[in-house]
Amino acid sequence: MAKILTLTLNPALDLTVSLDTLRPGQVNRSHAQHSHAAGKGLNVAQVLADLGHAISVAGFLGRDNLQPFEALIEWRGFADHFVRVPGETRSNLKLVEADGRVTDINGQGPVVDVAAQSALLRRLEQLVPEFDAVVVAGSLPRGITLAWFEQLLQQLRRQGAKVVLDTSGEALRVGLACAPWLVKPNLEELAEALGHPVPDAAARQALVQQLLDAGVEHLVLSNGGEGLSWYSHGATLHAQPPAVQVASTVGAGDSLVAGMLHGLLQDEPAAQTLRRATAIAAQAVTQVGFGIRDREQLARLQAAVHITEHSEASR
Ligand SMILES: Nc1ncnc2c1ncn2[C@@H]1O[C@H](COP(=O)(O)OP(=O)(O)OP(=O)(O)O)[C@@H](O)[C@H]1O
Ligand SMILES: O=P(O)(O)OC[C@@]1(O)O[C@H](CO)[C@@H](O)[C@@H]1O
Repeated sequence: MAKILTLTLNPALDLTVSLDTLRPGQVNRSHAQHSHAAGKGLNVAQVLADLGHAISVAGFLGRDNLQPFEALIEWRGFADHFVRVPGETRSNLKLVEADGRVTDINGQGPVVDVAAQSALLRRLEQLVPEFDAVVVAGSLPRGITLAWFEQLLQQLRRQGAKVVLDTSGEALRVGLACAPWLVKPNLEELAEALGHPVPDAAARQALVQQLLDAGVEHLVLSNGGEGLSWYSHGATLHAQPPAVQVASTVGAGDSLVAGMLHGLLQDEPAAQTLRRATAIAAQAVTQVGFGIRDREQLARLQAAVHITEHSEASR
């Protein structure tokens, strides 16, 4: 069992609404709704907890709607290091259609002032040395600048933390420059952060090599139902998940991050890590909400994951 800290700077109350087909501009009737305390770091934390790890959580939470977050943290037994800030944690709407398509409408989040930002950095200064890894996941709320985000990542690095990063846009661009230990963009996020498309396999390979040379140890490039590629200095592996019945793809990436971190911290063979992580992510899309619920289903999915080693392996 490892000790892991997850940082969610901009958590969210996810309202997942299931409907047959979304008709923009018309009255739509839903057939189910679920509300979850969420946000990428908290979702990763839930999966890691189900994998047996001791979890601490931190970031910023709005004081005006604390209840669902504090209930989740208590139920899960997480150590709570969130800095409370004035206002409401955002609500994110997830519109899930019968064919599995998801439309996300994500809020901005509360304004986090400089005092709260400093309070979090001070808290982390004390906490970080006790952890085997620190996961930094999700977008930045209002008030957080890219310069502050870079300061946070540099501080974690200085403290010797294994930093796992899953974010997007400008934050991903800044994050990549800080060479996290593991980073998991999807293909679109990577192209957006770089400001140019990654048109073909050769361009991708050149970019991967550049990131590995800059100090990233594990680059996990996810690509929805197509699976993922895991690049490290040792090898390049690809995983293809089995076809599954999609209930909601929200949180698939978070589950993948948790599964990869679990295997890596246990120092197990790479193919085993990748197989389990891919199965955990595939299972996540068969359910609404986060965490590992059905171990037998997970074992079946694991057996059906197809792993290949790429010939253009980066070494
Ligand atoms: N339809 C699917 N069937 C099986 N596995 C899937 C499916 N969609 C996603 N996955 C798994 O989840 C992983 C992460 O998905 P994706 O690439 O969509 O990440 P993401 O965009 O970061 O997701 P999110 O931000 O919604 O959590 C994929 O690499 C794949 O292994
Ligand atoms: O707006 P961000 O922080 O990029 O993403 C937030 C979010 O879409 O990510 C999670 C799924 O990965 C959801 O629980 C949450 O609503």
